[in-house]
Amino acid sequence: MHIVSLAGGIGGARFLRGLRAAAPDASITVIGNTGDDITLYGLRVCPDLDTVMYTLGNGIDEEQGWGRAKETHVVKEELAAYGVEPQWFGLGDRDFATHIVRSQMLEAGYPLSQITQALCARWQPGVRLLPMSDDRCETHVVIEDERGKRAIHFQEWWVRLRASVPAQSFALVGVDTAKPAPGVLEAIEQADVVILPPSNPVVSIGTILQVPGIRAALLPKTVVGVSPIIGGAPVRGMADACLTAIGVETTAQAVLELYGSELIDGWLVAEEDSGVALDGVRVLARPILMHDAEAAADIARTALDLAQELRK
Ligand SMILES: C[C@H](OP(=O)(O)O)C(=O)O
Repeated sequence: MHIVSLAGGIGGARFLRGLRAAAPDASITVIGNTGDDITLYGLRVCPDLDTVMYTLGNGIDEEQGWGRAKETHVVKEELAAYGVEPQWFGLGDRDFATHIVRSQMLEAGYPLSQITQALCARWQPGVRLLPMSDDRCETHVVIEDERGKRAIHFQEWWVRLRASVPAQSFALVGVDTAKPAPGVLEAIEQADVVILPPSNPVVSIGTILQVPGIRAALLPKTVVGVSPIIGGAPVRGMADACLTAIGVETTAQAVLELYGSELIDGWLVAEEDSGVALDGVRVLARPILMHDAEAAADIARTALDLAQELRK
């Protein structure tokens, strides 16, 4: 069986670990969000791709959910001693090596998809990890503060401001001319089923769906999604701040409607959201809180079973 999954960072990666355990014989292609990518200190940082790679490769800081286990921060301290900005983004020493390798390869002319493959040769994530696009497209956030109305990089809003200043809108800069990375459309075409993890529906999954061609390629496929919202609150992260910015309620119902019944065939919600309904979508209410790896595997198994049942 060939499974395609779209994934953001922490939530996506934890779900994918469950998916891999639930379908050990399947080939899994993960299309990763690169809208969060940022250039820092001259290095290209791909937070979501790395979170997936480290989590599935057993190198993640489990507690934090991002960055490397057993991390140290000497380089960050040294940069701060020089007064180098930004100081709000916490890159660890081990993590720096990944960004140095990536940046060196970019400089040498390799596309991000090939670089990701090279990095994964070390981490052996057990899935094929593809960036959504080799073309640079970055999420920017329009805010208004004491300095007036302006657009800032998504990471500045998310990490430095902790989404405390309301987002007025998001702009995926560069998406108009972006193409899906090599292998993305082929993987979707060959997929038996597509599973959407409980990743952020706006700035993770929503971003991937904006890359020209990806959403259209998914429409004829059997797609089952896991709601990122339980009982009116995000499972984790700050999806509520993102949904509010685009005028969508923080409910499992509203996220399903945002994705739409043309895209979604099956929707897994928590038991307290059992009233969710949309024409053309099979809604299943089950425990969907990923409190540990086993729970993630159970949820993935339920999503896969539903997808098999609904398979077009
Ligand atoms: C919900 C979100 O998941 P992601 O979009 O990072 O997969 C998060 O973990 O903050």
